[in-house]
Amino acid sequence: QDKLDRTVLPIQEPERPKFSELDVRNVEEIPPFFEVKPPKEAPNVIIVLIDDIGFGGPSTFGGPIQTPTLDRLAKSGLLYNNFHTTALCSPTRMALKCGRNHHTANTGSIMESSTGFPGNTGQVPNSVAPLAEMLRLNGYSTGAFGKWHETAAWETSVSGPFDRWPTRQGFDKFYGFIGGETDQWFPLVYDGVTRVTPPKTEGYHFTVDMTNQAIGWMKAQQSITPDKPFFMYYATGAVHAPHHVPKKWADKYKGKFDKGWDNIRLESIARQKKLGVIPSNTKLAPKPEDIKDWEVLTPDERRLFARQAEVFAGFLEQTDHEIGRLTAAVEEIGEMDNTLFIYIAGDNGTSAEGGFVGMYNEMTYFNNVTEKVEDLLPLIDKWGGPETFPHMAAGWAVAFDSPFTWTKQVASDFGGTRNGMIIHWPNGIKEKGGIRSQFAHVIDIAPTILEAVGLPEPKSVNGTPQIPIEGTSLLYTFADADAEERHTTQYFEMFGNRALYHDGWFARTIHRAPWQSINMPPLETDVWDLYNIRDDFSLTNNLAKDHPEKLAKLQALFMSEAKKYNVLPIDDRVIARMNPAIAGRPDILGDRTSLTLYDGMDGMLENTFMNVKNRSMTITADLVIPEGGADGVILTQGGRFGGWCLYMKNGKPIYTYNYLGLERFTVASSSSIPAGPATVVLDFAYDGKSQEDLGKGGKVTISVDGKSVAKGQVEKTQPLIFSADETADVGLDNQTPVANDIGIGREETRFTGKIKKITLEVK
Ligand SMILES: Cc1cc(=O)oc2cc(OS(=O)(=O)O)ccc12
Repeated sequence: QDKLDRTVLPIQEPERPKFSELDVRNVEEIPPFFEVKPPKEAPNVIIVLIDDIGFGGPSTFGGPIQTPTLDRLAKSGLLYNNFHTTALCSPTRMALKCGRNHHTANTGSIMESSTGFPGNTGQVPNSVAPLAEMLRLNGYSTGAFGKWHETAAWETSVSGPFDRWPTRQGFDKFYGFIGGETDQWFPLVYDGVTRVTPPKTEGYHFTVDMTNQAIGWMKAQQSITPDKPFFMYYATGAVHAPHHVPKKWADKYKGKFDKGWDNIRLESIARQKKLGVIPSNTKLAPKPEDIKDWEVLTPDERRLFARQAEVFAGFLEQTDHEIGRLTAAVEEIGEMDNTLFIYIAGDNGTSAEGGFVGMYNEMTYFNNVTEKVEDLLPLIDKWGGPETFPHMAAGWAVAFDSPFTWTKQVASDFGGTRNGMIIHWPNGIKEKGGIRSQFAHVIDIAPTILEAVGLPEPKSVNGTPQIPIEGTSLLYTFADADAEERHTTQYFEMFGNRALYHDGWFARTIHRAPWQSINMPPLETDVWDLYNIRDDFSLTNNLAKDHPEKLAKLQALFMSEAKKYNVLPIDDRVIARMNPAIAGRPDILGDRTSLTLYDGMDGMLENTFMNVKNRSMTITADLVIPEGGADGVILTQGGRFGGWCLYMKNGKPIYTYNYLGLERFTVASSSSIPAGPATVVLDFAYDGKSQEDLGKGGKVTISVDGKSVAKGQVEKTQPLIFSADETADVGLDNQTPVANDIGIGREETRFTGKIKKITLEVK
């Protein structure tokens, strides 16, 4: 085993002997069986990644939200306080999973905004093999649970290709969701590449479900093959929006945020210093100018925002509690000492995507719609429950990124990139409760694991020569708090925000606030700052004027790094990039204007379905109506928080347009359709002048067998997106329903007649 060449994967089988004996009885020895095993004493590896929580959230890093599991692991492991992510989701995940920079893996931004440019295509190349595949080909069992968000947007249909789904990115097992977020009460779940219906347990919550799956998989794997280590990637959808959590968790924080975000920031920085997780000379960086002082808010605003934070805090504590169940299971089977457990508290800073007052429905953010305090107040008691899809106000994002200024999306501020991280490994790390402050980046995790396991970096994987790993193993810090820093240069870039770290210095420019998506300033006029982060943890002392030559040198280094890693050209077109034609990425339906649909086609994600937004459409459904009339869904897209549905109720055809869960427009026939074959046509004539004329309403006509039976008006439509996880479905409405009166779930909403075929045409 130890003589195997592990630099070329899969590991070559040794040549098997050839025999000359006729009768097997005459052969004395059975030739040895070839089996790939990991190096001796290779540990299990668990990576836990929480979504959308910044440095200043968890109690372990001085934040106001209790994370007892993280606290416990920190006390018996190592706490890293200078660990950085890319400031956004898919890029961080990709860099984590591959050990290369996000642009090297073609993931300069999220999957939904990939473009035609190298560095941003959204398709991880075969020359960037993931760590999971390296471990799998070295004899590990591998499983991924929870959020993925690393498959190119147009590759998420039944037609694949499945190369970039988890089960072909090195994981034997996947149980989770493929996109950027999911409803925690009614999630869209895949097992492998197959959509499955989650269990219908009382009070079902996805984080609990995925944890059960992770524990079950791990126990079974260790039961059957106790000598074979496992690699688990456990990435919650929490605490990304929707902030869905059982009320009891949110209620634990009742009143705790009434003091407001300014006081929470002051208390956090004091605790951070007391815990020693930030240097004692750290200053509280100013909050962004656009964030109001808590003092000037109205009592109603304060009451609303405080509840938003209670729900968010409860959501994080529940998540940490579930991670605690996972650690308890590892302990129960006696594997904790032999497990390299890496807990990363956030794939980026806390999210400011909730706008200045928060959102009852996060889909308003993706549609550029602003919600109003007076509309949100009546929902306070429902906040976090299944009737909401909420996000908190941006002031909280800043507070939960203390002591920094900015948040998620801002790659040029530590509020966007500096995330809490703990490494726990009793067999490999002697020190308990130590703090490590060497600069570290998410690309360092994969090489750390390879070194800990005792594996060389492969030169070739599955026949493809590999782009070398770009991260630096952190193993050198395990036994030596004062070890000289080895990761000395790192670029950062996200939607035009850009920065360069080099040897303790940080040059950066804030090109856009996370809430700024149009009217971006020209990139050429961006102003750069310079910080010495070894005495300025939170970036409060801009030295650009004192050291202009130093700044110029780092700016030049940014450009050379950017060129090297395909960061150029910089693309800050936040909204325009969402459109495949403008971005230059493939669209699975291309220029097609007609789609024929059949019964059984459900679970179609928005990026792999006909785009019906901002244009006219006609649905022609060939049906057979049973005796007594039909009920249920004919064709739908989206759900409770936005979408449309053509369905039947008490034998009558109905069309409902659900505008972001805020308003529903319904057009219903007053006569039922008799038994027998019937053709139901829904015509939606868009009022806008063109597809660029966004969000207008339309005239609706329903006809049966050529005769108009109902007419009406939809006053406005969603311009940009229906949902990240609610799908288009024929003959049922998966997850939550668009219409209010058809029940919920696959069985209740199912069409009771026969759907022969449906044609969907757009103009
Ligand atoms: C549905 C969707 C569209 C989009 O353009 O961007 C997203 C970003 C999301 O969060 S992130 O993955 O944390 O950046 C989640 C969902 C979406």
